[in-house]
Amino acid sequence: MLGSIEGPHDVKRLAAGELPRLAGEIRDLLVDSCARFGGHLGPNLGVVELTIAVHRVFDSPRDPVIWDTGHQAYVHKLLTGRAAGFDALKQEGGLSGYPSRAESEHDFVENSHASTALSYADGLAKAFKLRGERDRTVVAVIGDGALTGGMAWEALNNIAAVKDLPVVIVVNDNGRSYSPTIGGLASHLSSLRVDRRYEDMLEFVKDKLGNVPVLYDALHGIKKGVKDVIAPQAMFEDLGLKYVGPIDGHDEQAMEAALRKARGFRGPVIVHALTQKGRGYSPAENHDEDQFHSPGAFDRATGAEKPKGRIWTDVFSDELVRLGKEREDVVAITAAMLHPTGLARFADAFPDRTYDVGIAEQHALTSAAGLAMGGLHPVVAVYATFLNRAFDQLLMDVALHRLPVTVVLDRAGVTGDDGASHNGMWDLSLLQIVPGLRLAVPRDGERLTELLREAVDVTDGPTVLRFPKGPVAEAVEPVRKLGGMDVLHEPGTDDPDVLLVGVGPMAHACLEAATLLDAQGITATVVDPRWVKPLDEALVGAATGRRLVAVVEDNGRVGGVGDAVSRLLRDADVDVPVRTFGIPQHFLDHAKRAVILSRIGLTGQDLARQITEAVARRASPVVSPS
Ligand SMILES: Cc1ncc(C[n+]2csc(CCOP(=O)(O)OP(=O)(O)O)c2C)c(N)n1
Ligand SMILES: CC(=O)[C@@H](O)[C@H](O)COP(=O)(O)O
Ligand SMILES: [Mg+2]
Repeated sequence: MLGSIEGPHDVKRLAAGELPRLAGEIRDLLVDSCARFGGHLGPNLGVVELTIAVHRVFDSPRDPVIWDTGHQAYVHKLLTGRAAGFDALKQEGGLSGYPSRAESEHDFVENSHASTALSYADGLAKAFKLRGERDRTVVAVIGDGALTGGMAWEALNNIAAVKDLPVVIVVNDNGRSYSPTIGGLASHLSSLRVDRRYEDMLEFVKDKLGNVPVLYDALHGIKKGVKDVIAPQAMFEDLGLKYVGPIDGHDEQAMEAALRKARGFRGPVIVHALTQKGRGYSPAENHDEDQFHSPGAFDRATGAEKPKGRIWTDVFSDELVRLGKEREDVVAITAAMLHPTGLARFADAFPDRTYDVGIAEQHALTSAAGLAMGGLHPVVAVYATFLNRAFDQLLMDVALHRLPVTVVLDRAGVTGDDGASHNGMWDLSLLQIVPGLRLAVPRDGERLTELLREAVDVTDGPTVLRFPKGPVAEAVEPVRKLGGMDVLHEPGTDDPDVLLVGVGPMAHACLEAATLLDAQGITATVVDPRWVKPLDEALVGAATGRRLVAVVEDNGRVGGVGDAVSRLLRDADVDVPVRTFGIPQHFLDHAKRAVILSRIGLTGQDLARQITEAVARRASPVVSPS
């Protein structure tokens, strides 16, 4: 059945009785594909019936369907003719794990940063209204987690203000982000979920009085009044949004009925769907940490994931717990990612010193500023790319006040198969402009431990550490110190050709490159700055007299450490060419991290080749024809 679906029109043509089989086939394919490649199995198993209903009621793409965060759009892809692509899910050249405009006209939003869907919906609906396209409806599917993001409430405030704005907001409420969703909103949503008194009363009226019309009608009026009292969706209705629900999000026919009702309103309306993350695959349903939010490849029969080995996050997690025992002023903040950012063990040890603020990075940073003003040293752990959202808070709420806040950026640099908006390729550039901020990039677990301790000892301003996704790098001990920097390799000459500045984990590729260069008769010194902001003045002396300074960083090439080194040497009147090797300043297509690093020339071999060419050009500079 699934193989014959080329688009939503095929889904609409199915009889209601065929839909459970379709749902079963979808779940089988989701489990098979995610078992092979990894992926967002839990979120997608939770939206099978919801997505079928959306595509049977609305006319995508004329009615745009926007998926908040986009990690739960696999079913949408299956129902829009892309089942074959799941043989290469998230692989290079294969199906993206998120909506992709290049893949389909049914996909609109590629950004995987949460809490944006309602803003897109607001804009799209206003455009349709202004263009007189009154028959179009915008559907936005947003999770309970994404609803904890501030942008979502900014959008709701605007959407609710336009009574005839054709927006249907489907709240996919499974009670979880990775972990159980936190906060007042979550508890309000759960009150809508669990208050069975209203539903039970409904059942009673239907059962006992359904065949006594006059009584049934009288009670219908009472029922409406009761609903307003015990089914407190008043919050949404007070905002000016109609509310339909709560609906069993796994009852496809009930979802269809609710969506048809919502579409008929021709105005902003919330359909509150109750779903289960991981539905239909027991290892996911019973996975207590995150219900298989985004597992790596796993054994289909047992759900057992392939062991990851010790990752950078583990090193951070262990050291923070040790620090927490020594320093009672150290507190931790997560934005709905307690386990993925390694704070779970700290939370177990210090539950009163751990704060999960929901998907609210802006609030996280300014709350951290408050905690610091209150005499504590907050450690805020976020993925590097999500810090973008809280840049103003870091700049103006933390740095302006010179507050001792430490931000730990996980998944820094190329992350790869989570697509363009997940690569942590911005922070080494953005943070260069923050006055008084200190920025460190550890090359291995030992330096991560050292630098984290140095960071939390800083009392007169913010500190930031960043490290990549995946297995922690092997330890590389320095051959000597140079100021605050570590010298990792020195050729047997005191007048080397090249100074190789390896930023964090890129030091390993630099060491490989130095060996290859040596074989070409090009001598290179390799240094690891450890703190890349401010740069160590000793770098000036190390660079003086070289034929080339090569800076290698897992960050966009523009405005990062390479540019900072250039500026340092220029200000010191040291006339040595500086080449920055980094990520090209464009949005990268999805692929595994190693594949991308090779593609963009950040392997040891690629660096050696490029540096050889650069030195050769210096040796015989091309004289442009006069
Ligand atoms: C700004 C931002 N912060 C953090 C994340 C990481 N993240 C991806 S999905 C997710 C949980 C989303 O929960 P919910 O919206 O309830 O969707 P569900 O997975 O439950 O379907 C988080 C925190 C993100 N994508 N964007
Ligand atoms: C969608 C989202 O932002 C995350 O779930 C993302 O998939 C991060 O995955 P990892 O935690 O595996 O890096
Ligand atoms: Mg959720």
